[in-house]
Order: sequence, then structure tokens, then C-alpha cells
Amino acid sequence: MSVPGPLHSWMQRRRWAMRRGGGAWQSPPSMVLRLLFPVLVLVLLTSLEGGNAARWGSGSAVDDGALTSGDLVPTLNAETFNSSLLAAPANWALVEFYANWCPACKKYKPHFERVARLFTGPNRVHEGVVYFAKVDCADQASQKLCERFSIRYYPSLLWALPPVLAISSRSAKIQSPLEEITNAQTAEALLEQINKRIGKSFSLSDATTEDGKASGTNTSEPLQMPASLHDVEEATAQAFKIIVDEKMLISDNRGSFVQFLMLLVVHHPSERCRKGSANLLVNLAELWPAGQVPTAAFLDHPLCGSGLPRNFWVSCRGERRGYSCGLWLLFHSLSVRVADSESAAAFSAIHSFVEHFFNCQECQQHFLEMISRKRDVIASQEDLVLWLWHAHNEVNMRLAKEEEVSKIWNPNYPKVVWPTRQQCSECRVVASVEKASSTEEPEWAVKAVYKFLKDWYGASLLTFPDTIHEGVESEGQIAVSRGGDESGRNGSSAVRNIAAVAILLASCGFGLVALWWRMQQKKRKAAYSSCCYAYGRRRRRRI
Ligand SMILES: Cc1cc2nc3c(=O)[nH]c(=O)nc-3n(C[C@H](O)[C@H](O)[C@H](O)COP(=O)(O)OP(=O)(O)OC[C@H]3O[C@@H](n4cnc5c(N)ncnc54)[C@H](O)[C@@H]3O)c2cc1C
Repeated sequence: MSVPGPLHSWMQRRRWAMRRGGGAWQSPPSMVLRLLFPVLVLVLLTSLEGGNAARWGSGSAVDDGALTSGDLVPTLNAETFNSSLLAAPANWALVEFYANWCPACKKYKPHFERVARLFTGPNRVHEGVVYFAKVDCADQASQKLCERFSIRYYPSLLWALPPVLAISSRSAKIQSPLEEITNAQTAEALLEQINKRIGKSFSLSDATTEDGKASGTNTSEPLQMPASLHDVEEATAQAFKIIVDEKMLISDNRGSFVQFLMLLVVHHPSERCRKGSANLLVNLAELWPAGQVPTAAFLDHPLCGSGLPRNFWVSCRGERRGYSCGLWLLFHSLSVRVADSESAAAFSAIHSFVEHFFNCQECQQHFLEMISRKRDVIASQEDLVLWLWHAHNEVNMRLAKEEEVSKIWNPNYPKVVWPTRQQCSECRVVASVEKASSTEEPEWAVKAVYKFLKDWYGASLLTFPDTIHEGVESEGQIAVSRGGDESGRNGSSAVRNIAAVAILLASCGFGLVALWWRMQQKKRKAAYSSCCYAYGRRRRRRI
């Protein structure tokens, strides 16, 4: 009987070993059983894993799913995880937690990679949208990381803004914006889950055209990034740093600075920025005596607490974004917090901030020109909120036209009239079909817009725990919440006495400025109406 090659050589090796007196002779059938044993164990493990194996990767697999090196998706560990996510060149992150021995993970790999291929690697179609990464929890170097995210089964998919993943852990009850993606067993299902989260309808068949642009489904819709408190704080801290670095604190600007500082003390959505501004304000006479240059202690003052600015953005991530985006978020989130009686003074504070401290000349000129065209008096919070919104939209539309000419834009953030229909359908009066890059304003339902803005920059402002600012990776819970004030350790603590006094003083001071400003506005309005009345009479006479 002829024996197949490998078995024959195995028999020869065994006979040779027997002749040397090693081991008992085994018949080929028992050896076959021994060879099959690992396979049987593997099958058993797969079936024991049951639900999970059946749930993940049960669709048509594209390859055998072996986890080889040189994968499309980078494998991160405890050492590389945070830095990679902080530097992730995308607005969202999706991390697969798996174990290299897990059969379900191996089956799932081709599905995960099929979706990843759209967003990463040399043939990516949608750049800068989702950062894909994976963590092998069976690797010793990743175990702490998997504990930090309470990974209980494999594969587990976590979805968040990249910095959120970098700085947080996971609570038992998963809350947005750090969430687990379930029901994503196949590539199609996973992409559907992603689309749902970013308001897109990407398809697995999307491809790049010859000029390198993405073809396929609604690729030019802007991403819907919620406004985050982190960015409002970051913009505040960066603003102060720029003001100091660029030596803008001259005697002539002292009044504008104090006015803006008072606005921050009273209405900044972040407690740490209110405290920092309050400390500066209450010590102003010593730190920046009138008629003198600011002292070194003034210049070193951490306006939003130590560790800020941290030089990364959450909502304002991305090319040609960052500080100017953060500044808009700061202005809008201040506007929704002022009282009616303070609105005019708040407007004046923002006006003089842009005039004296926003060192983008073109932006400054346009902004001042918009103010000079303003005829209505800011008399309420609603006036202020809507004026800023309208001015911002005017900038958006101007930039949209410029982008059309220059052909330079961030494909994820094309300039559009805002809010988009997806964000607020009731904000538009007419249900007309608009292009995503439309440079024309729709007819707005202004009351609905006001309500939307109050919520977007008020109650819905994303906040993170203090760990984001201290760089501490808490093993405890992530308490991502919405609404402005931080929910971390300091969030609930009472404002220190000194800061409380300063806040009180600033509130009174700000109230007085508000009163003075309203009187000025009234005088101006009276002058304007008498001038227009005279002008009208002259015109009528001529007619
Ligand atoms: C006062 C000011 C004036 C500027 N003027 C100019 C200029 O003249 N020329 C120039 O090139 N750049 C100007 N910029 C910068 C420009 O407006 C953008 O900040 C920059 O191009 C980055 O754009 P972005 O895509 O991050 O979104 P941004 O326009 O910065 O908006 C940030 C976020 O605010 C929200 N948002 C968008 N529109 C509105 C709205 N109407 N109301 C409320 N929220 C909104 C969105 O969530 C968006 O992601 C100005 C910035 C500021 C703060």
C-alpha cells in the first residue's frame, strides 16, 4: 500500500525514534486523531463562544481572516493608544478590541477591513472622517487598556471622537459620545452604523475618481460635530496666549480687555475659565496697574486653569479649523448665557475683542463692517444670539463663494448656511431642496433657530470630566455630560471665595457697563431716527 508523502516521512521518523528507544509506537490512525485534536478544540471553542461567534462576522467573509502583520488597520497598545488617537487625522475614531486567539474576531476581520478601506490606507475614498484602529487584548501590552474600557467580549467596537477615546475610560453604562457599536456583524451593517452616527450615506461601493475626489454618495455634506466645552475653553486659553505672545496688552486696549474679561467671569460656560478670569480680574490693579505694562505674573496667569491650552481640538479638529472655529464657539456659547439686560454690553465686549485682539485682519475688517451695517439695537439675548448667528452665516456664505473660486476647501467641512436641514429641519420655513454647498440663505423660521442655538450652545454643549485637562487617565467612570459646566471633581465644588467675590464684582460691573451701553444705544437710536426723519421729510419734499 502506498502511503501519502507526509505520513510516510512521519512513519519513517517514528521508526527511527523507536530504534533509538524513544517513545512507544503509535498507529497512524491514533496519530491522525492527535493531529486532529487541536482542530477539534478550535471547533469546540468556536461553538462555545456561541452567540458572539455567531453574531460577528457571520456574513460572507472575503478572506480567511488571519491576523497578519502589515494590516490595513494599525494595532495599538497601552503605550501607543493615547498619542495615536490624539494625533488621529480624522474626526471620529472606531477601535476594535479583539483577541488574537478569538475565532469570531478572525472571521470579523475582513468585514472590518472592508469598511476601513473606505476611510484609511492608500485607496481610501473618504479622508479625515473615521480613524480605524484595533487593540489586541490578548497581548500583555494592551491588557490595562482593555481593562480601562471594560472590554467584556470580543470583538467589541468603541466609537467616539478621537480625543475622547484618548483621554477617557468607559463607564458601565455607556453614554454618548463614547459608545459601543453593536449590530455591526457584517461590513454592510457596520457602515450603516457609522453612517447613522455621522449623518452620511456612504456606501461600500464608493470609489475615488481620477482627480482624487470621492465619487458616490453625498460626500459633500458637512459632518455634524457637536460643539464641545473643551473647544470653548481651548479657544479662551489660546486667545489669552495669543494676546500675551503678540504683545497686544497695551494701555489703549486695557478697557476692551477688562470688558471681555468681565463677560468671561460672568458668562463663560466653563467653571474653570470663570474662576481663572475672576482671579485675574480681582488682582488686576496689582497685576496690570493702569498706565503700566502688565507684570510677569499677569502674563503667566492660567486663564482657564493650569494645563490649558492643550493644543488639541475636539469639535474644531481638522485642517484650516482650530482657533477661529473655537472663537466662534466661544462667542456663540457666551451669547446664549447673557441676560437680556446684559446683551448690549456683551455685544460691545465681543465687538471690541474682535477689533483689538483677533489678529486676522480680513476677519476683523469683515466683522467690523457687518457691525457698521447693523441698524437694530441689541436689546435682548435673542437679538444677540441671532445677530451672531446671522453674521457667522454671512462669513460662511462669503467663504463658500471664495472656496468655489479657489477650489480649496476641507471636504468634511464645506462652508454652508447653518444649521443644516439635517441638524434642524424646523429651522427652515420652506422645505425647498438645497445643495449642501448652497451660498444662498433659505427662509428661516427665526424663533426655531433661536431655540436651536440656545440648545446647541447651551444644554447640548458637550462636556468632559476634569481628566481631560489634567492628563490623568482615570480608571473610574467617564462622565461625559452635556450642558456647559464640567462634571468632573471640581465641577460640583464651590467656587473659591476670592473668585466668588470677583464674580460678584464683575457681575455688578458688567451690569453697570450694560446700563451705560444701553443708554448710549438709546441716544444713538434717537439721533439716528431724527436724522432719518429729517432725511425722509427732505425726500418727501423733493417728490
Ligand atoms: C469673528 C470671526 C470672523 C471671521 N471672518 C473671516 C473672514 O472674513 N474670512 C475668513 O477666511 N475667515 C474668517 N473667519 C474664520 C472662519 O469663519 C472659520 O472660523 C474658519 O474658516 C474655520 O471654519 P470651520 O469649518 O471650522 O467652521 P466655523 O465657521 O469656524 O464654525 C465653527 C462651528 O460653528 C458652527 N456654526 C457654523 N455656522 C454657524 C452659525 N451661523 N451660527 C452658529 N454656529 C455656526 C458649526 O458647528 C461649525 O462647525 C472668521 C472667524 C471669526 C471668529
